[in-house]
Amino acid sequence: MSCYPINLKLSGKRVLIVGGGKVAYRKAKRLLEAKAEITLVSPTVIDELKYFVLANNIKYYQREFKKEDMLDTCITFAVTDNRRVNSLIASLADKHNLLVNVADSLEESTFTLPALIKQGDLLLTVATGGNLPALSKRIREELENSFGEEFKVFLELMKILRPIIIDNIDDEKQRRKIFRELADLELIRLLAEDKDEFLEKLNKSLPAKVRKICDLAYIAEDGFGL
Ligand SMILES: C[C@@]1(CC(=O)O)C2=NC(=C\c3[nH]c(c(CCC(=O)O)c3CC(=O)O)Cc3[nH]c(c(CC(=O)O)c3CCC(=O)O)/C=C3\N/C(=C\2)[C@@H](CCC(=O)O)[C@]3(C)CC(=O)O)/[C@H]1CCC(=O)O
Ligand SMILES: NC(=O)c1ccc[n+]([C@@H]2O[C@H](COP(=O)([O-])OP(=O)(O)OC[C@H]3O[C@@H](n4cnc5c(N)ncnc54)[C@H](O)[C@@H]3O)[C@@H](O)[C@H]2O)c1
Repeated sequence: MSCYPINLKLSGKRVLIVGGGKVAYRKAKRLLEAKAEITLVSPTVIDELKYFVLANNIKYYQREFKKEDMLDTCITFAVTDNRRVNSLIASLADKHNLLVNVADSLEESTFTLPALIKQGDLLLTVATGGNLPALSKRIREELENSFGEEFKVFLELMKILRPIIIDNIDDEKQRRKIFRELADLELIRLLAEDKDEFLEKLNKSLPAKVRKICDLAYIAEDGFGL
């Protein structure tokens, strides 16, 4: 399968979920994290999803799917247990050029969902071309152990530090050298093990000019929140 991976910004965008089972619940949780405006259509919903819908003010229509449900939505999730309904949704999406994820048909889907490892702004995704989704899940579990909270904290620090470096170091080559030195997995992992040593090593990677402007000890005062 040849796919084009993208990271969609769905904040405030209308998305439709058709179906109310455990697959619908999994999709809904991720969509809410992305702040999408969710509409759910399904005659029945499992308890977890029912509480989720109530707690998060999600628009819910307790009935079967109608094709008008797809008006004004950019993405639809066809996650019913009815092959015929899922297939109808896929063909409507195709007709109107909309994106659709069909839970029981890779062929009819215009996109699939990868397994996710998220640490703040660090996002790793795993897919198997639909050949073995359970393997995506297993790899996700393994990667989770190698990319802990220190990556989240480190990226928060870089959000502050990188613009300072860009503003103060004019030489592009020197900047690139600094960034490559900072993108050091060992350095990042040190943050979880020994914060003082981390600070010392980080300081060494920075040119004096930046070190002077940026009081790392001050930034680190709260122990980096770790
Ligand atoms: C990664 C993850 C993301 C997510 O959904 O959030 C995801 N499936 C996950 C888990 C999972 N899915 C299934 C099992 C039971 C074991 C098994 O049967 O294999 C488990 C494991 C479990 O639940 O423990 C069953 C299954 N999945 C699909 C079908 C239909 C088919 O193959 O046609 C069937 C058979 C249904 C049946 O029984 O008939 C289809 C798809 N599932 C995908 C994604 C897309 C391809 C991703 C890839 O390329 O790998 C794709 C194509 C479409 C899509 O949904 O986007 C999530 C792990 C999240 C995590 O925990 O990290
Ligand atoms: N993609 C995946 O990761 C994955 C994983 C497991 C299963 N599946 C497939 O996904 C589908 C859903 O799985 P599930 O476990 O959530 O199923 P489920 O049986 O728990 O839920 C199905 C839901 O669809 C609703 N529904 C049925 N007909 C409908 C209609 N006409 N309009 C609106 N809603 C309707 C039902 O009321 C129910 O809430 C199945 O086809 C299953 O084979 C996909």
